[in-house]
Amino acid sequence: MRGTRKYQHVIETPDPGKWELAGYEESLPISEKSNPITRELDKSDPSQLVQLLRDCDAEIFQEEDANLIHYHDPEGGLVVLSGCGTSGRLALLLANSFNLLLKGQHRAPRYCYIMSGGDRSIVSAQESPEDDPHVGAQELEKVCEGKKNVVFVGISCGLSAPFIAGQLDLCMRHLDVYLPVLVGCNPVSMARNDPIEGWHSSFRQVAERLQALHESHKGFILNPAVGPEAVSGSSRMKGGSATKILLETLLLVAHKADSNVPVTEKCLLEILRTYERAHKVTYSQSKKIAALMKQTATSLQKGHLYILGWGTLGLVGIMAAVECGPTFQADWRDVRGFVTGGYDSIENKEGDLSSLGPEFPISHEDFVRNVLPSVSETDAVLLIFTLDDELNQIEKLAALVKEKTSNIQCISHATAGQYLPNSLKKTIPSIIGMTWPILFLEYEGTFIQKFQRELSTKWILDTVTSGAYALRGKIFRNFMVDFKITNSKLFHRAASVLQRVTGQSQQRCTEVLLQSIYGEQTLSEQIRNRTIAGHVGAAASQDKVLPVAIVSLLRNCAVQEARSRVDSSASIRAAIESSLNVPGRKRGAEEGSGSEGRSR
Ligand SMILES: C[C@](O)(c1cnc(-c2ccc(S(=O)(=O)c3ccc(N)nc3)s2)c(Cl)c1)C(F)(F)F
Ligand SMILES: O=P(O)(O)OC[C@@H](O)[C@@H](O)[C@H](O)[C@@H](O)CO
Repeated sequence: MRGTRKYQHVIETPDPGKWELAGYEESLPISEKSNPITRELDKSDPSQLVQLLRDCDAEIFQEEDANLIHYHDPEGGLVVLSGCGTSGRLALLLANSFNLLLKGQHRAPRYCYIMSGGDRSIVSAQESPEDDPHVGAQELEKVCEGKKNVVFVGISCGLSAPFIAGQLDLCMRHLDVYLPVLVGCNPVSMARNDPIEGWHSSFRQVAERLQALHESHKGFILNPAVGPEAVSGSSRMKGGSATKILLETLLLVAHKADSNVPVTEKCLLEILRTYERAHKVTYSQSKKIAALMKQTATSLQKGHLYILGWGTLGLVGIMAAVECGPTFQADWRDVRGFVTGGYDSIENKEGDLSSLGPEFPISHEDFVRNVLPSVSETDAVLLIFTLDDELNQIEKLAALVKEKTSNIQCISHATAGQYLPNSLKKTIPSIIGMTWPILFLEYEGTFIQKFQRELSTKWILDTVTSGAYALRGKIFRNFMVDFKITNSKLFHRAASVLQRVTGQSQQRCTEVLLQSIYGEQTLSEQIRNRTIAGHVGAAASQDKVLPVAIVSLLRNCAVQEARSRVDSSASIRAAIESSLNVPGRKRGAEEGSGSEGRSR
């Protein structure tokens, strides 16, 4: 198709049944691959879903030669953590954690964060700013004005965000000021290589320049291989967890080195082992996690899930809630997070954002005033706290919630020897209670406790939200099939999912994807020659673009007919399933008989 040069980086569809042989899977970026463990995620029941997600999370700890580096924080220097989407929210969480650690050592804060789309991305997903390398560089210059030595940590799990590429490029043009570090979960050879529109390099070219600096210790790439995501491409899950584990371990050790405690491989491994133990402690609650997932799926049919967290567990809850939008096309009202103290407690640089819109108030008071009056039995409320938090405050809030809905659950974190008061157990019937061993790692020990509880909570929430939406038919096999195409990565993902599900050629898939975006069967020359950014702009105002394209391809029907079929189906997955067995259709790749399993 004319203009296909734009898509030269997309891999051609192998012949039916030849996907493995054609080396298609091997050539895919790990962060975008389909994980064989979850090939039938969409046919699993809640407890099977928890096991599958647990096994995928366990792959993070598989033996790999993690090339951790040892560097000392420059005295008085600045450490900038930057990312898009989930990676940006983690940058905020990490910067706050280590500024708190410095405060405890009576030292000035030295960490700051950058997130694409600005602080509003904390509460409202902004997926398109990740495509702009110029803004990335400008934001970094703004934060580093007048600074002489900066450690820059760019986080992009897929090694793909142009926003981060722009920042790394700026660092490498001023190595006298910056020490650039790239964190991600793909080998450099699988870094994204399609051209960044309006810019001079691809992400991979930037990553290769950085790789060349590794020998001279002028730049570093930390890219542990953690295996494919349980939901293909959903780097908020294992990618986010691996990023948190890696950077917390590295920065904790850097601070030890700062206080001239010798850094040993043993000490690094000891900290990594505590995270592995956190995986075991967390998933020892699998039965209750499955019950929470089931309840969440039921509530999301007609109601909402409200996550009320204490301390940084509240920020972890907000992050999980926000990510349901770009991942499962959830409405911002469907899953919402709230944190004690609101914006004061998350210490974001732009301060209180409550006035930006109805989704922006995030304090418990906001929940009680704006949301609780309309809570009903169709809604579920999840409280997340530790036994060091104000238990009587928690009990009071739980009692208020109970007046409105009996669907109240909680995740509680205790240290060995702490027990939930009976009054609280009576108020909240179902409790996912984690008990953590006491750690004798002196000052850092309290931080490792905090990090473990945050990660444990993230695992549970990622599992519960992903599983709940899978149960609601938003996932086909292990692919997200209903996301809004709001940036270039999601455009390529939509095209790739089309190829995988229909087995049709890259050209045909791209053609129908554009028909679905523009709602027209015949594409004008002007449309064909638009940039991918142009297509993303047109797609951002459309919903169900990918499901409509899938049905149109499977049934070989016009997008108008496909759209009416999708709109009248019980779920997205049902619309796809019923289109797979259309008589006389060219068999797609690696398709089972398609009729087995549950109908969702
Ligand atoms: C797994 C799967 O084949 C698939 C999904 N997404 C993709 C992609 C999603 C996004 C891209 S991309 O933006 O071009 C990209 C993103 C990251 C990276 N390192 N390289 C390329 S490819 C691919 Cl290549 C395959 C399936 F089945 F989902 F389609
Ligand atoms: O960290 P990456 O690979 O650059 O991805 C950055 C963002 O696209 C990503 O975090 C996205 O918001 C999430 O919905 C992924 O599950």
